[in-house]
Amino acid sequence: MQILEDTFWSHRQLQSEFAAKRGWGRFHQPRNLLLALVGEVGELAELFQWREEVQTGLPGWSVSEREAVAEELSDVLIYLVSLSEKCAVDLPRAVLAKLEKNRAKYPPEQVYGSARKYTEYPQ
Ligand SMILES: Nc1ccn([C@H]2C[C@H](O)[C@@H](COP(=O)(O)OP(=O)(O)OP(=O)(O)O)O2)c(=O)n1
Repeated sequence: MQILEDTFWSHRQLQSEFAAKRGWGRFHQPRNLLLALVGEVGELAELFQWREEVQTGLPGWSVSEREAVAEELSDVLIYLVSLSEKCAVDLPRAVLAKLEKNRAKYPPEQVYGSARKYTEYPQ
């Protein structure tokens, strides 16, 4: 999927430039990036905590709340992309391979309408 790869590599390039221009390369090590990623997931979770059930599309959320969700999702993605680079993982390729694996693990005719884990289906 060329578009996925192109988007990914452009994003990775922008993030590398951002860090290099600030002399932050030495901080962007796998462990730090993982901790930063988890921190941003926490900030995203904070936006959803103590609410009633949240429906698809976030009906009833204010503009600023929606902007906050977009920002935190972006932070998560930014750190995820950097982390994949520092772990020498080709993320677009890995994602496509994982999607293929998921398709094989969860055949539609077997699992349609059920959210059970693949280990719970009879072989
Ligand atoms: N050493 C750093 C610091 C920041 N960033 C980038 C990646 C994130 O997209 C964003 C994170 O910035 P902050 O640490 O200021 O966190 P927030 O943007 O979440 O701000 P706040 O904590 O005020 O919500 O900046 C980075 O790449 N490397």
